[in-house]
Amino acid sequence: MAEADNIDPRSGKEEVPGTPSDGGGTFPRGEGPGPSVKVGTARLAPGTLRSGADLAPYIDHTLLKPEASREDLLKVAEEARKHGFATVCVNSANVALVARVLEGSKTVPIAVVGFPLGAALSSAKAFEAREAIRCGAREIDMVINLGALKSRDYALVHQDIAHVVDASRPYPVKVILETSQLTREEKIIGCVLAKAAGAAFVKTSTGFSSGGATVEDVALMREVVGDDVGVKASGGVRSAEDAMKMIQAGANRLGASASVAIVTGQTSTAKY
Ligand SMILES: O=C[C@H](O)COP(=O)(O)O
Repeated sequence: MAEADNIDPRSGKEEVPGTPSDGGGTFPRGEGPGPSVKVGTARLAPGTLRSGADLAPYIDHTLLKPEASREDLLKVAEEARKHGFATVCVNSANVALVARVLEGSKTVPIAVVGFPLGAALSSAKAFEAREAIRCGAREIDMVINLGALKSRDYALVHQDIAHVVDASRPYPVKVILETSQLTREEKIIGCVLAKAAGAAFVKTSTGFSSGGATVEDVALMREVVGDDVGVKASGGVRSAEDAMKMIQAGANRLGASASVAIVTGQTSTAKY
């Protein structure tokens, strides 16, 4: 199924008359569980993507290294403006700077929360999300509480996500499962809990663990969440070919630090 016509692929948000798709303005507030901003969730039609450059509106251009300098961050934000990436994804301490550079563009600032371990208190994650939004973030990518998931403390996993979803309203939350650390059953349960807690997307990986996105995991996640929730493939996506495989498996957003290589038809040699 192709992306719905009224979904802006850059923001993943439904184009509602009078509602800007660049993260500014007033968005409808959600009630109870469920994402408060409608997002582009459906599978993309790979046939409509003919070149690396066509992938740009689906890419979260990512710089999450702790040693990233101001200069590095400015470079990434400028690259995003130039190539028309969907978003720039950075640590929460860096989102204000990036948001300033992106002002007036369609590229949306993302902050990660509880990153990369997911082991912070839910209240700390919620606080970080709220503060990041105050600094200009318009999407939040949080890491799931992996220890709670492995301990089968599903109430805690759900509550942890719901806290961040509530704190982030009206902006969408992606839940990073860190799939390389999970069994198949845990991946399925993680997706179910994320969807039930109102996440807008499930996301494979932080890029800081032992493995990144795989075609099998993306396909499984899409199967579990259906078309109501987005699937973001991230970690180790290094070329347009990698990206297309993820889209074919059901991803409708890609997270990558090698975004420029992807859209210019190169393969990044960056080590995973
Ligand atoms: O959230 C996205 C990942 O950190 C990107 O990982 P990557 O550097 O392997 O592309």
